[in-house]
Amino acid sequence: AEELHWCYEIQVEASNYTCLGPDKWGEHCQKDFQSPIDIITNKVKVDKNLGPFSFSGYDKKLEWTVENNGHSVSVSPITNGIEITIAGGGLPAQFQLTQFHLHWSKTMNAGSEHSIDGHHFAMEMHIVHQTEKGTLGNDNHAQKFEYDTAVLAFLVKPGSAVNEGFQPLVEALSKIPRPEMSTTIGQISLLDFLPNEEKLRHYFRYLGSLTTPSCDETVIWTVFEDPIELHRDQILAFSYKLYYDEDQKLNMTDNVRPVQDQGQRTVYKS
Ligand SMILES: Nc1nc(-c2ccc(Cl)c(S(N)(=O)=O)c2)cs1
Ligand SMILES: [Zn+2]
Repeated sequence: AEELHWCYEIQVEASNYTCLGPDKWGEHCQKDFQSPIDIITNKVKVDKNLGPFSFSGYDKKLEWTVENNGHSVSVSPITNGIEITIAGGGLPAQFQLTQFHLHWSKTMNAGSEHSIDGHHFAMEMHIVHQTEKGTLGNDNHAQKFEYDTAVLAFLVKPGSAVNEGFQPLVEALSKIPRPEMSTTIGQISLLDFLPNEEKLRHYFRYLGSLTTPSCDETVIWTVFEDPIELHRDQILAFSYKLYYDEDQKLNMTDNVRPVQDQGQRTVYKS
C-alpha cells in the first residue's frame, strides 16, 4: 500500500480505494504533535509575549500564480526578488511567504480544519511562511529551533456581502478545474485577502504540523480569532469549479483533515 497516494476521505471511496485516506497517511502523520486541533477557548492560556505581527510586503500589488495542485488551490507570488515576510507575533525569527491555499466544504460548518469549541467554519485559509532552519543569535548562546514553518490560519464564514478582495481568485477558479492546471491573477496584494489590520491582534498560537503528508511537526500555528467573511456563492465556487481528478468527476471539496489529539500541548492566545 506504500505506493498509494494520499487523499481525503471523500476521495477514498470515489477512487475505488486506490488512495490512502487520513487514517492511513504515512510518514509523520501518525505522531503526537499533529494539526489541526479543536481549540477549546476556556483552556487556552494568555501569553503576553504574543504581540502584534509586522507584515512586510503584504501591501505590495503583485502577480500571483494560482494552481490546482490536486488537493487545494495554491497561490504563490511571482515576486522577482521582492520578499514578503512576517515577524513579531511571538515568532522566533522572520519568515518568508511561500504560498497560501485553502480548505473548504459545500457545508458551511464543515470546511475548516481547525475548530473553535467544536465549531467548524466554511473554509480555512493558510498563509505558509518558511525560515531557514537553524539557530538564533551567535553560536555561543545559539538557540536552536526546529520550527521552520509559520502558518497564519484564517477561518472563513458566509456573509451577506461579496468579498471584493477575493473576486480575482474566485474568478480564476473556472480556469483551473483539473489538477496541475494554473493561471495568474494580479495586481493584487495579500492585504486584499485579509481582514483589516486591527482585527489581526487576536489570535491563538500552538505548535503542530503540516495538515497534509508528510505532516512534518515543524509548524508554528497562528489561528486568528476573527473570521473572514465571503459571500456564500464565493465559498461554493471552490467546490463547484475545482475537481480532484482529470475526468472532472469528483468536485474538489471537503479537503479537510480531521482534528488531531492536542495531547499535552498548550494553546496560547494573544
Ligand atoms: N501538496 C500540498 N501541500 C500543502 C501544504 C504545504 C505546506 C503546508 Cl504548511 C500546508 S498546511 N495545510 O499545513 O498549511 C499544506 C497543501 S497541498
Ligand atoms: Zn492548509
